[in-house]
Amino acid sequence: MRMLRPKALRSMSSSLSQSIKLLIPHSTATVIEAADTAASLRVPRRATPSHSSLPLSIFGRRAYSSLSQCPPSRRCFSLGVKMGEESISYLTQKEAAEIDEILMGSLGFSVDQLMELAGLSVAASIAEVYNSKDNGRIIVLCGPGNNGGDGLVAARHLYHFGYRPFICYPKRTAKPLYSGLVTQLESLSIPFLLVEDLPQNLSDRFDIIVDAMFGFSFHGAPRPPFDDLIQRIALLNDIEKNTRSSPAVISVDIPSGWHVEEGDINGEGIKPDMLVSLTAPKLCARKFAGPHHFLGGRFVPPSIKDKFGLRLPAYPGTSMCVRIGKTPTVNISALRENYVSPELLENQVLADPTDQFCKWFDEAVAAGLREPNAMALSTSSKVGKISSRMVLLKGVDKQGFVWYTNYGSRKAQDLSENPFAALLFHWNSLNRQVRVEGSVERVSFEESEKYFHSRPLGSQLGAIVSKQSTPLSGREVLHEAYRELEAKYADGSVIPKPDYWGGYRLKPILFEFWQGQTSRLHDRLQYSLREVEGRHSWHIDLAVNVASIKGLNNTTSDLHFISSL
Ligand SMILES: NC(=O)C1=CN([C@@H]2O[C@H](COP(=O)(O)OP(=O)(O)OC[C@H]3O[C@@H](n4cnc5c(N)ncnc54)[C@H](OP(=O)(O)O)[C@@H]3O)[C@@H](O)[C@H]2O)[C@H](O)CC1
Ligand SMILES: Cc1cc2nc3c(=O)[nH]c(=O)nc-3n(C[C@H](O)[C@H](O)[C@H](O)COP(=O)(O)O)c2cc1C
Ligand SMILES: Cc1ncc(COP(=O)(O)O)c(C=O)c1O
Ligand SMILES: [K+]
Repeated sequence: MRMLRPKALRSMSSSLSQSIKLLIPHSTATVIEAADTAASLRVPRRATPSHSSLPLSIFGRRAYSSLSQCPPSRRCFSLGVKMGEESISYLTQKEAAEIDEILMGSLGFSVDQLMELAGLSVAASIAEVYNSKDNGRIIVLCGPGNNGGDGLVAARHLYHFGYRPFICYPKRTAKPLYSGLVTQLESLSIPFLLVEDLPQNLSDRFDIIVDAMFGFSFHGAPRPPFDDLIQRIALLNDIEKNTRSSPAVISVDIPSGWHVEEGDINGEGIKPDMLVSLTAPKLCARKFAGPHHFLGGRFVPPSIKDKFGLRLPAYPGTSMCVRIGKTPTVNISALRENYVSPELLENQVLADPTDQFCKWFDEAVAAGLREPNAMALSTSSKVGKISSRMVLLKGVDKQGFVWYTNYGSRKAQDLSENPFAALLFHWNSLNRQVRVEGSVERVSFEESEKYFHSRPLGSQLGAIVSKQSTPLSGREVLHEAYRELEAKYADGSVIPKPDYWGGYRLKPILFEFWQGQTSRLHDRLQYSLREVEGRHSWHIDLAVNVASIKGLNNTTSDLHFISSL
């Protein structure tokens, strides 16, 4: 049997939380929880709708009301943003400079280090919202100070993320740090454009403008050539605001030209779509009304947080950035992709659907998809009440598709009443879907036990403590039981598989391979198991999304057409 290697890094906490989340009431939202929620709601990068392909109401800044002001708190200014009752901290210009000094003084950081992390978090924030396929052309406008340096670093990371950056860096700083950054970009053949060479209409050439001209040391009125550049970006707001062709403007730390504390004083400045605040947002960020506010610069040690009384959202997982505030709402009805794929031809697929599945599975792995073995499992109770959930495929061969779960769970109860189920794989970036239907039975005790012991120890303990699908009196109960078991098996002794945990195998009687095509005229090939003269064999039906046309036959397939528009 083709075993799918257990994914060692799926953490125990994530597996447990699936079954308890719904059953425990939400606690009062704090800044951190709210930020985590926002972060967890982020759309995966590849699936993220492009800025330019969505209607105005989605990304248009008019759709977002300004944030209301709250009384200052402790040393830093704070504001009730739409992320729960708590608030986050905003820095004055003086505080920002002071933090900078402490970081690079007593705390031992070098400017190179901080700039690298700042630039990386800018690139990471951009990649969270704007995919490289639709928004590849980026112009990074760099100023003379460290904000400009952040822009140079961000450009390098964006290049490695698959974007096509261009740089405009009119006032170069003659310091090794900056010339090194320039050399690195030149070695990647990233073009440097003179201000005079920039197209008058930036929309013609670029999908994204990164404003890395000025940061928290900006003062007074912008001097040439930045005055003109700032004006051109500001004009984009007026002339092409919210049009499909308007590039997205991303400001690094401060929208250039804005007063660091007061913001866009005369209302004629840049109105960025995204602001990436570094270390902590500066006071002007209160006036930011665009849809995407991120925090980057994941290097602030607790001593700084304590000294300045900083309240900041937690970074999720290993991320270099975190969204501040509400995730923008989207016009769901306008969300759509046009699928463009090679044809899926009935005379080119493999005769056996399991072989065809394995071929597609290998291609999904080769394409770098995250968890291509994640599949929706639909079961039904004896009265026909259907439920679906995701499970992980753990093995596949001609005998069937295997997954593991709790035998006391709802799905297990369903399967005991109705041993038929459907599996669904969706490999989004390949425009592919596979349906599998069939009868289900438990795998042998030995097979389950072998697999159980191949899992990370945490997951083995998790399987013991989790009475899946059963309401809990509180999270702590589960964690306490886990800790007790952890102590019990701390000596390294074998953790016995509980009786109530094991595998299932679905033996297919039907497959459908779906390849998305333009205008919703998708290719669908159905394999069904048929009995001819006492022998079972697979028949391929072609099912495309046009109105029913019957009676087409050829030697390899029975063809019929099904509409599923
Ligand atoms: N710890 C952190 O938070 C980190 C922040 N980083 C980034 O650094 C900037 C702050 O960098 P800094 O170099 O102090 O300042 P700026 O990038 O804002 O630029 C200062 C230069 O700009 C000139 N300037 C100022 N005002 C004007 C103006 N009106 N017109 C034209 N030029 C202007 C200034 O020249 P002066 O002669 O006026 O002094 C400087 O040349 C911060 O915002 C973050 O982006 C780090 O990268 C990581 C750590
Ligand atoms: C990507 C993903 C993979 C999952 N894999 C499994 C799995 O292999 N086995 C399992 O029991 N639950 C898995 N879960 C959790 C299930 O979706 C579900 O919450 C749990 O099994 C309880 O389902 P039930 O109450 O309908 O039986 C997974 C969830 C996700 C999101
Ligand atoms: C509850 C539960 N059980 C089992 C699994 C499968 O985990 P593993 O890959 O360790 O077998 C998952 C995966 O998310 C899960 O959430
Ligand atoms: K800036």
